[in-house]
Amino acid sequence: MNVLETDIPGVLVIEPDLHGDDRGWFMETWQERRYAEAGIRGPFVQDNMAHSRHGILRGLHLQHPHAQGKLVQVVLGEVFDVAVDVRRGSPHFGKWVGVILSGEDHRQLWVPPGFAHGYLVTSNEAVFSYKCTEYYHPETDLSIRWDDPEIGIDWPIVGHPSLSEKDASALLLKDVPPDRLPEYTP
Ligand SMILES: Cc1cn([C@H]2C[C@H](O)[C@@H](COP(=O)(O)OP(=O)(O)O[C@H]3O[C@@H](C)C(=O)[C@@H](O)[C@H]3O)O2)c(=O)[nH]c1=O
Repeated sequence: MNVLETDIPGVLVIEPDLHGDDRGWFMETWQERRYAEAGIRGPFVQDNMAHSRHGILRGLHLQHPHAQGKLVQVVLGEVFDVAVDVRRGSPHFGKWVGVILSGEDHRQLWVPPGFAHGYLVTSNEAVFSYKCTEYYHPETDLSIRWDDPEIGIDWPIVGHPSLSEKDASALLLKDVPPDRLPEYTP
């Protein structure tokens, strides 16, 4: 597999090896030793899958405490996927990385613990699948505004995406109480 660095250290794009034959193709989507060597360390304790329609935006989400590292990919369709560094004291605080992930390119994004994560569906529909290093703790779940001007994500959308109620009433990063954000540890 190929491991591509991004503008934020620790956020990685993975291009799995695809083994094609006349039946179709096969790929390993996670393998403990190889992914750990690439810097993607579990243990992973939960797998999630979500279906969304075109124009749906989920995010920006994080948990603190109980920070989740997320290894994400798209099974069907296409999304614009974003990781934002919201670790207090990080030299990259507020910086974002955005990548297109699709069921055609099979790419994965590694969103390390301490990052906020979100995605916009750019195809008619999308099935999104991911592994998490922590269990879901709804009481520690936090939503940050998708259009926070301080973060300035360049979403590939004209107009307004469709949001959940929770995400529609999300906080700007500057209004999040400091104790609701993780701390950067070099
Ligand atoms: C995230 C999650 C939700 N749920 C339930 C709660 C709720 O009834 C329903 C939908 O929850 P949400 O609206 O939070 O789902 P969603 O907006 O898809 O939340 C996800 O967004 C992306 C961007 C992430 O990064 C994920 O970590 C997660 O926060 O599913 C679980 O049972 N387990 C889970 O792990």
